[in-house]
Amino acid sequence: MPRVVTAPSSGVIRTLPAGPATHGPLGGSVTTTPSFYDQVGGASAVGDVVDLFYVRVLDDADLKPYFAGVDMPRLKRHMVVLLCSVLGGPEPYEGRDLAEAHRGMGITHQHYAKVGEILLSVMREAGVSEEIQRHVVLTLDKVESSIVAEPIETAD
Ligand code: HEM
Repeated sequence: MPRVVTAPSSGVIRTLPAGPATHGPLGGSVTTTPSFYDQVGGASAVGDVVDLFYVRVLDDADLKPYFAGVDMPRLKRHMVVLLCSVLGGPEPYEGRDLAEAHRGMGITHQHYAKVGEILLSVMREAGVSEEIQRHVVLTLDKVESSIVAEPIETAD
């Protein structure tokens, strides 16, 4: 499984794909598991997920105001590449880091959870496996503190 490393304060996501080895130690080919990115169908499948994701986000009366005046084609491009890299794809993310991109928006935990649930439901509908959904849930948990403007409650 790709390991996702987040720098807690900056919200920068770096994905270190576990990168299935294509050759055994002696050079012979071995059976490999495709990356999550390949399993979901690559960038074009991720693009379809992201398109539907933003349709649903903008359809939600609570979420829509956050996106007033936003350059949506640019946002979609950045989201596609980010999601691809989280899944172990080759495209390097070139958007702003997440903390910087969401600073000053006053995003609440509740709205964050709603956006995450929309992303997951679109992925489920697209037939994405439970293993990949779990990976996305873990990633969403890791980046939440960079995006939400209020302290996150921890169970301790
Ligand atoms: C769930 C996890 C989230 C991820 C992975 C994510 C990802 C992104 C990315 C990649 C960008 C583009 C950054 C850039 O401009 O380079 C962005 C921008 C933006 N996000 Fe998010 N986001 C998330 C949650 C949210 C939530 C919960 C809201 C509001 C409810 C939100 C509202 C926005 C807005 C309005 C922008 C545009 C900012 C601008 O262009 O000035 N995001 N997000």
